[in-house]
Amino acid sequence: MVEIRKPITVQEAVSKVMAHMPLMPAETVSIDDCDRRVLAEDIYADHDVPPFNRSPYDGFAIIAEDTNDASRENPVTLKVIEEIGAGDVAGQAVGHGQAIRIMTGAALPEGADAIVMLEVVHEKNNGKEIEIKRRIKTFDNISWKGEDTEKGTLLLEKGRQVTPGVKAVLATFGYAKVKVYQQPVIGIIATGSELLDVSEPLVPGKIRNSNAHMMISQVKEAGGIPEYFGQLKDDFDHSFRAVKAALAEVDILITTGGVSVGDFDYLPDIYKKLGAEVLFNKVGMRPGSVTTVAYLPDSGQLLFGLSGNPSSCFVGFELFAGPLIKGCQGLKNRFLSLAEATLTHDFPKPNPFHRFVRSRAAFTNGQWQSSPVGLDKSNVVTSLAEANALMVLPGGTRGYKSGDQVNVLLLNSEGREHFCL
Ligand SMILES: Nc1nc2c(c(=O)[nH]1)N[C@H]1C(S)=C(S)[C@@H](COP(=O)(O)OP(=O)(O)OC[C@H]3O[C@@H](n4cnc5c(N)ncnc54)[C@H](O)[C@@H]3O)O[C@H]1N2
Ligand code: MOO
Ligand SMILES: [Mg+2]
Repeated sequence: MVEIRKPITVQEAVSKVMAHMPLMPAETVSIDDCDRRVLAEDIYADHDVPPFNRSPYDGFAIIAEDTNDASRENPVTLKVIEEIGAGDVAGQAVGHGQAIRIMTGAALPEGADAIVMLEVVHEKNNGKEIEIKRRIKTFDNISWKGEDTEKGTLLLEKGRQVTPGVKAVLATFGYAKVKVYQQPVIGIIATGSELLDVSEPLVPGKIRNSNAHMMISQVKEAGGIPEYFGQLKDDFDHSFRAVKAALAEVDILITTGGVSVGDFDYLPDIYKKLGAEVLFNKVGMRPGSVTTVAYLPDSGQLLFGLSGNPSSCFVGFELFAGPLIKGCQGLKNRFLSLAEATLTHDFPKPNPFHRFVRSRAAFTNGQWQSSPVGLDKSNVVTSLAEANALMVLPGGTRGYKSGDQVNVLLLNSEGREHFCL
């Protein structure tokens, strides 16, 4: 008799996986090598930005009061006593009747309390004097010390991913080296006697192994380091040895195929022989219902047994393995973001399981719209190239109609801290 598996909900399955999440240790890397890594330290401003009052324009630093009586008919003349560019500091203070020619980014000279732009003044006497024909207000055009951020401000919390903008902040505060979490090494094994290598020609009964390449990419997107151990024939002893050997070299192991109830689905027996605790082997979802996750108590390693069906494998990864890989690097926003969208197609047939329909979500006229892409079957591969979202159609007794409001999980989005559907 074949084993009848008891499904758990997606929410329960996510909780079980995350409850077994290891946290990678921190390491210090060069700022040049920290792209997309996760900060393992809070970043505070240890000085004001900008660190001094400065000019936001190319112009002249003056004392505003000197222009109190200036008008078109009665221009005020100031003597230019020095010129400074960005990086220079004036050698003298500005006094009444004087101006210092100053370029954008240069420190405001002592005595000056306003900047007039070059375009506003009339230069005369070979640039030794300037004429101003209007009143300039005190503090006009000054970029104040600390106006961007003040010393002591918490700028980036640990658990943030390094983006180009985050890098700008790190560089501003002198982080030539940055403390980030280590990236987990994720072993990948494809199983199936039907699998051909990507470079092999098709022969009867065989297909090319697409899942391994897809998962290597998914692991990279999630910030893990993929280590591919190749594709295995459906042979128990050979597969057991390969899984055991891979486990010795990785933090987490992901397999694809061989997790269902078929005669050559050996993963369940491999988990048994390894002494792994199976957290679940059936989830109330489509595709990916056979997704299995097991835990090795001695080493603390997780084994993800993803389905062989390409779309099931993809969805199983995105819902369970992806967040785990992100989470163990300390990433706070480890789960896919959720948006509410208007469904553009009918799904009349009810399904007892939650469906995760590969979809294209687009934000148009202030609203998300979600359209399914390709055939909604778990063995389909081509729709994966078009999908930028997984539309969530909760299981139940009714179908869905075009115009219904549904939730969509956005692939490759910034992510969020908590999982809910
Ligand atoms: N009697 C039952 N049969 C099946 C059940 C069930 O509950 N009872 N579940 C079905 C569901 S749902 C799924 S999903 C699949 C899961 O199968 P496995 O995870 O055991 O995967 P395989 O049997 O090895 O392969 C399934 C399918 O995927 C193709 N495949 C496998 N690996 C790859 C790869 N690397 N790249 C591309 N395609 C791959 C394989 O050729 C098969 O067509 O089980 C159902 N059966
Ligand atoms: O696990 Mo299967 O993907 O539900 O089709
Ligand atoms: Mg199978």
